[in-house]
Amino acid sequence: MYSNLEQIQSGSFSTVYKAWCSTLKKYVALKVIPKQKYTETGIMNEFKIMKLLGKKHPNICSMIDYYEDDNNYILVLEYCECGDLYDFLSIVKRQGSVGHPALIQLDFIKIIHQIISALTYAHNLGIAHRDVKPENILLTKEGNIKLADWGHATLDRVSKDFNIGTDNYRAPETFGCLNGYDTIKCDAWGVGVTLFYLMFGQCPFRNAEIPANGMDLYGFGSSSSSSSLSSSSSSSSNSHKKVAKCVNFQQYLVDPYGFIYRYFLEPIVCVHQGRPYNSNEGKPSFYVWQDMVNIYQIFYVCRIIVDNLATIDADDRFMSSSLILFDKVWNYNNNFNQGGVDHEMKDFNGVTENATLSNGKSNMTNNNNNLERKQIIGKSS
Ligand SMILES: Nc1ncnc2c1ncn2[C@@H]1O[C@H](COP(=O)(O)OP(=O)(O)OP(=O)(O)O)[C@@H](O)[C@H]1O
Repeated sequence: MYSNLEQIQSGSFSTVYKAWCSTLKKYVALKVIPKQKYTETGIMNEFKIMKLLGKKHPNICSMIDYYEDDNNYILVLEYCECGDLYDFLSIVKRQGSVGHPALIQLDFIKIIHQIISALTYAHNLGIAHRDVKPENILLTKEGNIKLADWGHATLDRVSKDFNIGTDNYRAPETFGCLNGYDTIKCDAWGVGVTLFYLMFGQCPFRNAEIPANGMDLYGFGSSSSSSSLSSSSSSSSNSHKKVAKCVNFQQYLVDPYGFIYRYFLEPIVCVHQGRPYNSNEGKPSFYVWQDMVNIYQIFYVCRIIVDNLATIDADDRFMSSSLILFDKVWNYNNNFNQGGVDHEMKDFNGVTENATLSNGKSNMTNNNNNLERKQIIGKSS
């Protein structure tokens, strides 16, 4: 029934193959999970969630079939020809340089809509994904996305599972809190960090090697005993080092706007002004999305993420209102490029003028609104 198997990826729990399905007469993806790597409860959870999600939503990678043999569980999934967004961006990154970034021929705003639409659909069914990240967002050849890997998903609205998801994309409360965390609000955080990745080509939170007896001064590692964010022994051969996760997380928690400015926005400004940027922190991205060429957009999008998605207080995270604001930015940008400015956006603009994405360097607001990003990062059109 399945032939021409070709390995796509080998993840921590599974190996994924592309295969020809003779009955459906199309390619499918086979996610093969060795029984020794996954508990029956785990696979049954993923299976149950995928069944509940069904095949209706165009931006959810649906399950076509499921079976098992003596050694493996096998999920038969819709096949997404262009792989995941993480790999896609790695390829694009290699094609660009600081002076000449590659152009991504996909609409950023469409991708935002599709991610939020898929999650909203799941949330309405009571399902939280809990592992939103670029690796789990698949791309079709038509340039649409499908949210995949529902292995960490849950139907519980409140969870005390502090060992789930991918550290750099996890909301602060998932590392440990008294009454458990709201799983749906966690997804909003994951979307926020993912959007930073999609815009700038790197996750804002990073791991670092520190001496085995060293204190992790910045992250949660040294202070939290129960969470998986705690510094863990590195698997590297160097036994005198350990990996501290999210070492710069604390800096974000203290001052999110300043952090994002320093990490992502300042490098873009530096390149524009011909100044060196601190290469230990963020770097300018080596690509631009085709519908995202204005520095004004970049600043607003960062602000919307910080205020509505990657917001420290989980109660303040709202995917739907972030979407309204994202749309306003894109509408404003279109009007702006056509020489018009709509009134509502003037107010919105006023909010940003007084706001502090810039860590005291607020000359990056209105005066530069009309600078095209390709100008800023020196792209010759
Ligand atoms: N339906 C699909 N079509 C195309 N590629 C896919 C598909 N499903 C998964 N992949 C590829 O395989 C990778 C691993 O898949 P998935 O995340 O589901 O497995 P996993 O074992 O849970 O991985 P990990 O534990 O490392 O997150 C994805 O990042 C993607 O590149």
